[in-house]
Amino acid sequence: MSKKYAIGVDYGTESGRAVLVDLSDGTEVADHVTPYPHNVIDEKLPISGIKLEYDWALQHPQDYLEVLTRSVPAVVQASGVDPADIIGLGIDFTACTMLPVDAQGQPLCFNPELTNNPHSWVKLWKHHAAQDEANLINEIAERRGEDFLPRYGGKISSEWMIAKVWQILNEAPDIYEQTDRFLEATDWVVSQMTGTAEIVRNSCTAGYKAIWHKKKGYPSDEFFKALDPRLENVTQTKLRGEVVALGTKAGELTESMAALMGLQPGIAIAVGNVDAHAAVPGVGVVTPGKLVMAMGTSICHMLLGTEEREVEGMCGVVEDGIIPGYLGYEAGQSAVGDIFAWYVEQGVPAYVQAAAEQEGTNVHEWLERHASAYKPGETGLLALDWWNGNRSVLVDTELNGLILGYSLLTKPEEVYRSLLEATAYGTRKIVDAFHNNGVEVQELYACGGLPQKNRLLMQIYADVTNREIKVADSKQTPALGAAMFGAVAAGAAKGGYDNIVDAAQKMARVRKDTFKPIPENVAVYERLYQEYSKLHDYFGRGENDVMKRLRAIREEARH
Ligand SMILES: Nc1ncnc2c1ncn2[C@@H]1O[C@H](COP(=O)(O)OP(=O)(O)O)[C@@H](O)[C@H]1O
Ligand SMILES: O=C(CO)[C@H](O)[C@H](O)COP(=O)(O)O
Repeated sequence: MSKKYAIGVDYGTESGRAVLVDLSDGTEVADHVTPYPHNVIDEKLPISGIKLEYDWALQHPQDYLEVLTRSVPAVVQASGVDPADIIGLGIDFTACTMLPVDAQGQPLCFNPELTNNPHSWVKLWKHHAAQDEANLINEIAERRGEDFLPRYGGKISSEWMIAKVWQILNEAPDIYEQTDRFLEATDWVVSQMTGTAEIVRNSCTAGYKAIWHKKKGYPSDEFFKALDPRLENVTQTKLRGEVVALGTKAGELTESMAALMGLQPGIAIAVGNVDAHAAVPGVGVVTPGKLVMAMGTSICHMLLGTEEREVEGMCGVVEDGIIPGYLGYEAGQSAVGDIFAWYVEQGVPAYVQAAAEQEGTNVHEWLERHASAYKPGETGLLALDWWNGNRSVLVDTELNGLILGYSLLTKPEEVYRSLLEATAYGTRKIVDAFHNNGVEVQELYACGGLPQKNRLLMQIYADVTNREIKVADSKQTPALGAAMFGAVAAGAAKGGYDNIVDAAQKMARVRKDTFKPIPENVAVYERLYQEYSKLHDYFGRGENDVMKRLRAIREEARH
């Protein structure tokens, strides 16, 4: 049999990328990135220019299709591989990134009559405007003693499906009414490749983002009725659709999409997956004890376990949610790279930009180099990493960032270092929450853009967590994982694999170089982390709700 290949397509927050992978050893033969033409829509709607409210984050579904029709042909062409040897394709996506579609599976925002309503568009994972609904979901679920709450660390997030659906119902009942189904974007894109007759939902997003359980299904109609009588039957109506396991073949590539993507019709398309979750086999992790960090604009922390444990603020524990046969745990930080980007774009003085330009480097690299000259603790700064709220362990999108310890001598690189450190403390909170509650964390695995871009950041993470960090050898780990699932969907008989464990064992690699904790740094960071923890609890657990009061005053001032 000639060499066989699969394609993985990774849908990130700002761009989508395709990677063509050799199935014999995981070599990434070609990759191509398509930045989303409309990027993140968080100020005004395209065309109409309708202004969006604070905390909104939308996307354009056409951008996702453009990734398929630009990046996929580009990798096929660049690789020189015969399309006949490409046997499967898998995708992974940010999540919960959801959209309302009509009975034909068309996004409601494509309908000229509905396009001016912001609720007809894709709500991106970091759309945080459904917090009121999330608060009520939690209050009502707690009052009713719903058994699903412990599986989600005690709180359902405003980033997830049910809060977003309810926000649509509350603020745009006409859009809700005209919605045939609410879909995860990952399932919608898969349906566009396989034809929309049978839309299948993947068990990963259903489990982590829509409160679905392998044995119990969705929460009861009574629960939804208690939220709002209009939601009583939502799981049989607008959330209907078979939920199938990761690695399942969702269908086969249609003739029309094959022509647009430069592939052969009929190849296996795997059910959708989530970026962070696909990264786990992508980095070769198929057993417990190894926490995978998908590090980019945000961080998702993924871990396998053998028993269901309660862990404060985790995003969820889902049976078979990452690797079949294990409980998959997820936690996360909703801004990491985004915080550094904010500082680079909004906070650095002009002389830093000029110096970086003159030295032919970018501002991040300039700041990293200068920040590396400091020892842990030497800046005198301490920050809380809540620029986009706190996902784990507090699960509160209404918290904000904080930097303590400024003086007239504070330098931009010191601020930058304090922001890197703050995100490391946030990760330490998560590691401790798992480890101290019986879900062991022995070592860390890192993938995504950040480990490739910032060595100082990685050393700080090793020192703050006091654990060795292995880094994925792949530049596109989620896409590699997605390609593995594509190969599993195709099956061993076609030259793919029969299960994800076999695929990961053959195709995943980590770099030889690892980041090891440096004992003297560990000791200083331990003291700083204790200080971080005090601030974390003081501002995050209700002792001083000043951040919430400031938000309320801001809202009053805006209206
Ligand atoms: N040298 C750097 N150091 C730290 N962060 C960086 C650096 N360069 C870019 N970033 C941040 O990396 C993030 C993008 O990460 P990446 O993994 O490429 O994207 P995504 O999360 O969309 O998949 C941005 O938020 C950006 O601010
Ligand atoms: O919540 C998620 C996964 O469960 C999101 O997909 C994730 O936070 C977005 O990640 P990024 O843009 O950093 O790839």
